[in-house]
Amino acid sequence: MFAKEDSGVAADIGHINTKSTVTGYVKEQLDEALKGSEIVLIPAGVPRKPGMTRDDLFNTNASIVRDLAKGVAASAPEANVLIIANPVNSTVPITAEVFKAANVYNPKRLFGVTTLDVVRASRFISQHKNTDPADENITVIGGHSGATIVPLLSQSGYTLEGADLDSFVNRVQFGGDEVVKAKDGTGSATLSMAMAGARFAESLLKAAQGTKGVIEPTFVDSPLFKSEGLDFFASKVELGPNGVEKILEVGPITPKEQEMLETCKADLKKNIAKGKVAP
Ligand SMILES: NC(=O)C1=CN([C@@H]2O[C@H](COP(=O)(O)OP(=O)(O)OC[C@H]3O[C@@H](n4cnc5c(N)ncnc54)[C@H](O)[C@@H]3O)[C@@H](O)[C@H]2O)C=CC1
Ligand SMILES: O=C([O-])CC(=O)C(=O)O
Repeated sequence: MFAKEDSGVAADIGHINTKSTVTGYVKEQLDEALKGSEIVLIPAGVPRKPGMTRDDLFNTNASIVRDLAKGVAASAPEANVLIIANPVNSTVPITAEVFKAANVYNPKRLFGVTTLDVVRASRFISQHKNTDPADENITVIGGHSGATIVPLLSQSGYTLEGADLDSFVNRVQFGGDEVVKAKDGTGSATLSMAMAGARFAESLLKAAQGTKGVIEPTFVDSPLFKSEGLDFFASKVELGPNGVEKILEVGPITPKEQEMLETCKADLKKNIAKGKVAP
């Protein structure tokens, strides 16, 4: 569904709809590509190599995302902006800072795409339970990196115990690392990310066109843990014509999930602070 090219406008989306655009890296063409866009995805940046964390990409990708965000702020300030480039936990705050500096920040229209974590969690539980992954929809909260990825199996009525639970959680948290290792230096998850990005963008479009009750977990400017210093958090979000319609509470979770949430918050706080740099 998505086509990325390294010529012309770097990444044109293959038309999710006529007004959707993926940003490109050819600056002169960026403005033209962005004008009138309702949805802008930012997957531009360097993927990691085996042994690297997503945070290790900060040095290269922070400035790439910052510069593209400046282009979006200038040319498509009202678009829904979907950040895919890693480290998402920091690139979303970076984009927010750029938009604030340009006086066009609308927290309802900035999203860190964490859908791939949901896709993975749904796939991995289907392997345990012998179900169709298409029928699964596991909520994943927190952020998009290692221990900040917190799958909430209990909310789907599932119980895994002991080693089964640990290996499930580990696979969801480090599924990206598995792919990076398998690709052995040639990139990260591309096709599954295309699928996840398409799913999120389609949900947004459906909600924009008036469908009610469209809910996807996503990393947004969130009130949930602001009092603890976390300005952004991924949780279930109801989407609507204005972007974020409603941020849902975390809801009931098990003591083990609460423990994971606490670990997540400590890491996430540092990732967010790192992204809150002056543009
Ligand atoms: N949020 C998520 O779940 C996922 C995030 N990612 C992240 O997405 C990013 C891209 O990963 P891939 O698509 O696998 O890499 P890729 O190397 O296949 O694509 C990167 C694209 O960014 C463009 N690019 C590179 N430098 C640029 C610059 N200075 N300005 C504008 N564009 C530039 C390249 O031309 C290329 O089209 C990485 O940061 C990766 O970690 C990847 C998969 C999942
Ligand atoms: O792991 C990576 O570097 C890419 C990514 O975010 C993922 O696959 O979840």
